[in-house]
Amino acid sequence: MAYFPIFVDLKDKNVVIIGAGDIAYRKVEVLLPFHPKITVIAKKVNEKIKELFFSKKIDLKIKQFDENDIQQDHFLVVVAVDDLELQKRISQICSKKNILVNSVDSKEYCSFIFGSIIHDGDLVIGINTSSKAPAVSKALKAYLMQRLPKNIENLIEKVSKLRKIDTKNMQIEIKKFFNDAKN
Ligand SMILES: C[C@@]1(CC(=O)O)C2=NC(=C\c3[nH]c(c(CCC(=O)O)c3CC(=O)O)Cc3[nH]c(c(CC(=O)O)c3CCC(=O)O)/C=C3\N/C(=C\2)[C@@H](CCC(=O)O)[C@]3(C)CC(=O)O)/[C@H]1CCC(=O)O
Ligand SMILES: NC(=O)c1ccc[n+]([C@@H]2O[C@H](COP(=O)([O-])OP(=O)(O)OC[C@H]3O[C@@H](n4cnc5c(N)ncnc54)[C@H](O)[C@@H]3O)[C@@H](O)[C@H]2O)c1
Repeated sequence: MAYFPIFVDLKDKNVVIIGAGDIAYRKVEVLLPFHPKITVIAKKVNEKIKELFFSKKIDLKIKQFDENDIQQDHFLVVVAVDDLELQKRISQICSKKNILVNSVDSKEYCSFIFGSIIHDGDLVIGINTSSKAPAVSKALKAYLMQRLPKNIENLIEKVSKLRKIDTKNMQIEIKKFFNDAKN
């Protein structure tokens, strides 16, 4: 079954990542440009995540997970531990509290999944395969990145100014941009 994409405002929202290995790091990296307040909780922490903590980009708690780590003011939780039973347990705790949860080993324990993301200023494109083939999402991102028209951020800026004052010229600018991009 396909997943509906929504674009969420994460600024200053409390995001908790359980686990601090390579996969947790990947999830942290992809979230950081959207400015949430990230806390990583794990027994063992890899060097790249320690660096993010020392450069004050994230908060870090080195401990074994317990139920009190999930609080009602948490907006979103990512469970990136190498333990499927724990993924299931944390997913159930989050569901009871109506907190969005992503679990890295099983879509059954996810209320949302990550897409492969193209992020360039105000432009965000999310790709997913309904959890079937993440490697295809990654490859499609590379394919699209090579083919996206250049300077699309300039068009976005121009149109954001025009749309309130001159919709006719707005449409002309959009048409012209994509016509030029084809050539
Ligand atoms: C898109 C991306 C975003 C991101 O992670 O930020 C992402 N996975 C990426 C890469 C990737 N993941 C895996 C491989 C190895 C090849 C392979 O196994 O296929 C590669 C390729 C690589 O790393 O090169 C292994 C894997 N992934 C999942 C499982 C468990 C399962 O399938 O049940 C396993 C097996 C674990 C194991 O047992 O080994 C599950 C999920 N992975 C998702 C997202 C969600 C579905 C998105 C979709 O529908 O496309 C979902 C459901 C949950 C979630 O994580 O949100 C990111 C590309 C980022 C980029 O663009 O660079
Ligand atoms: N979703 C995806 O895209 C994707 C891709 C590849 C792999 N995976 C899966 O992601 C999982 C994590 O992979 P990894 O390479 O980052 O693993 P890892 O072993 O490097 O890291 C696991 C982390 O979980 C922590 N942890 C485990 N039990 C804990 C507990 N009880 N309390 C607190 N912390 C605990 C460990 O301390 C460690 O920091 C694997 O199970 C793997 O199959 C998912």
